[in-house]
Parts: sequence; C-alpha cells; structure tokens
Amino acid sequence: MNKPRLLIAASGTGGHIFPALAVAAQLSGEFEIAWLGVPDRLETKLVPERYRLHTVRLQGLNRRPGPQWLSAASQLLGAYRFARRLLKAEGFSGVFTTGGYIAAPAVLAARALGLPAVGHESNALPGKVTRTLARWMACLGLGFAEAAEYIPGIRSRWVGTPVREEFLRSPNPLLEIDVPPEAPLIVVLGGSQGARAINQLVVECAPGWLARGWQIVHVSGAGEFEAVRSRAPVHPAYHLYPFWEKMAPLLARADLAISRAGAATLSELLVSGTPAVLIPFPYAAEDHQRINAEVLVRSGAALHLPQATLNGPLLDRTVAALFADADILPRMARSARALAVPDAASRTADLVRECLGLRTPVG
Ligand SMILES: CC(=O)N[C@H]1[C@@H](OP(=O)(O)OP(=O)(O)OC[C@H]2O[C@@H](n3ccc(=O)[nH]c3=O)[C@H](O)[C@@H]2O)O[C@H](CO)[C@@H](O)[C@@H]1O
Repeated sequence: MNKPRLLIAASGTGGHIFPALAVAAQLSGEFEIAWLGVPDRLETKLVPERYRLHTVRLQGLNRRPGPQWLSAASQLLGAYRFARRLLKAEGFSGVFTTGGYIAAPAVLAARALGLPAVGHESNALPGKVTRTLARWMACLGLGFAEAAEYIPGIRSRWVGTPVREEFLRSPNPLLEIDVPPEAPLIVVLGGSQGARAINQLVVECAPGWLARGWQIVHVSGAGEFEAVRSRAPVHPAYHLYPFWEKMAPLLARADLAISRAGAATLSELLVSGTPAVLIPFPYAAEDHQRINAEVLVRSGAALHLPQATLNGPLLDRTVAALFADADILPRMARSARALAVPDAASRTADLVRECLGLRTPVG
C-alpha cells in the first residue's frame, strides 16, 4: 500500500528548517514527504539530499501598500496556486509547517482543499504569520509553553522545539575540532546567519580569554567570516568557522555559549545542558528573541545581556565571573537540562499523526 503523503513547508533560516527536518526524520517511515521552500535559501542546501523539494518565489508582505507590496502579494497568490495544485495533483494528506512566509500558501491551500494543516511555533512570542494562520490550522505545537498566552482560543499543545537526532545520541558523535579535553571551551553562535555585533565583541575579548587558557570556537556566519578572520587572533586555541553543522558534539563539549536567542539554538542549548550568555538580536520582529531569552533566564539556564548596553569589557567581566565560581556553570547546566524537551521531535510527530487522523489523541 502507498504511504500517505505529507507536505512540509519550512524555509529560509536554520531556525525554521532544522526543527522541520527533525520532525520529518520521525515521520519518514510512515509518510512520503515532500518539501515546499523558496529558491536560493538554506533549504536548497539541506533538503534535496533527503526529500523532494518544490520551490516557489515568495517574500514577506509586511511592507506598506505600493509597487513592492503588489509584487509580494502577487507572489503570494502564485505560491498559493502552486501549493494548491501540488497538494491536489499528488494527493497529499496534509501539511506541516514551522511558520514563516512559506506557511501562508501551504496552510491556505490546505484549507481550501479541506486538508489538515499542522503548525509548529518555536518562539515564546509566536510570529505574526503563525498568529494569523493559526485559526486555520488543525493544531499548533508550541516550543515554549508561554506562547499559548499570545494565541487564546487556538488548539495548541506544548511539545518543545525539535532538535536534530544527533543531539539525542549517546555517546555524542566525535567533536571534529582539536580542543584539548580539560580546557574550558567557549562557543560563540550568531544564529544561522551569524551576528556582526557578537562577532565584534568576541574578537575584542578573545585575546584576554586565550591568555587565560580558554579555548574558543567561533561560528561567525558565512557572510561575516572574512571580516572576522581579518581581525581575529591567530592562535591554536581560537577556532573560527563560517558555519558548523555538527552542533551536537560542539554544544555538548562547550562549558559556555555566547549566543543570539533564536528558538532552535535555545532548544539545542537546553538539550545539551549548555549554560549561555544570551545577546538577543535587537531588531528581530517584535523583539521576540528577548522574550525567548527571558524564558531561559527565569529558569536559571542563561544570562541575558542586551546588545544596546553591552561592550567588550562588560562581556569580558561577565564571562570571567562565570568561570571564576566553580558552582555557577554546573548549576546553569542543570537548569538548562531541567527545561529541555529532548523528545520534542517525537511529540511533534505524534501531534501531526493525530491531527491527520492517523492516531488517536493521547492525554
Ligand atoms: C534574526 C531572526 O529573526 N532569527 C530568527 C530565526 O533564527 P535563526 O535561523 O538564526 O534561528 P535559530 O538560532 O533558532 O536556529 C539556527 C539553527 O541553525 C543551526 N546552525 C546555525 C549556525 C551554524 O553554523 N550551524 C548550525 O547548525 C543551529 O544549530 C540552529 O538549529 O528563526 C528562529 C526560529 O523561528 C527565531 O527564533 C529567530 O529569532
């Protein structure tokens, strides 16, 4: 018998694509999975080796009415027609989406055809697209329980944010970076695109940290790599990468992460039990990274340093204070693990099965 078909709509940034890939891995035995994305974005690198990728041109509609708005609106209409044709012609059973622009054509097309659409929102403050579309979804999985407050009346369930399967492997895969076993390790992360402000602060602090015998793995973001390399220290304990895909062994080995507060990264830090200094991206829509960060801060898993008032000496003092007290980092690591949802991918997969009518609801 043919497997039922599931269309996954996830596009653009790692924060949308990696959780969707984790759910797809759970479901690929029971469903024939195809993907809906956008040309020239990260999905074109990550998806085709695993699933059939269909792409449509699409951009955000959050501009003022004018020629650009008209062009975005006509792309949305085109993408909706494309998704509707695809869902119908190939007999899909439903749609799963992690939000963002690509969710709109997929959810609207599913609704028009009477098919269930299941969403997942990883941010503590759900994105505008999710808030708008949630009423047309059969159900919505939430990365943070706090998100439910912002979407009253929506059928939602807290499932955590799915992490890649390698985060759950024990023992962890090998860290393919030459870091001595006993040396304290700081990992610097700027989300899937990198973060210029964090890169500059870390380049400023790095000589002092290296002098104290600490190791630094600095993931700069591809677009930032050359600029960072030209200013960064040349030192055997300073390891610079534009992008590092094998995040699980890296975070498991890290004593401290200095990071943006994108939701997928946060769920990985929690599952890995990695204490963090969080510097949320201040221009993220509706300041949602700050709201993400505050969830971890409240539980004791992270510190929050707002970018607006941060400078090199303050970051240096904060990191030095964390390493100076033998109890703080282990305590933060325990708090991180307590907040983690390691089985979020399987919980989300269960939600998809239930909402597509392939399994009786539990609990
Ligand atoms: C600027 C902005 O609005 N960013 C949003 C975007 O972030 P962004 O895509 O940066 O999202 P996250 O930080 O949540 O996730 C990045 C993902 O890429 C992976 N990764 C990253 C760098 C790297 O070198 N290797 C690697 O594997 C991380 O491990 C993680 O799985 O989507 C998230 C989820 O909706 C939001 O919370 C973020 O606010």
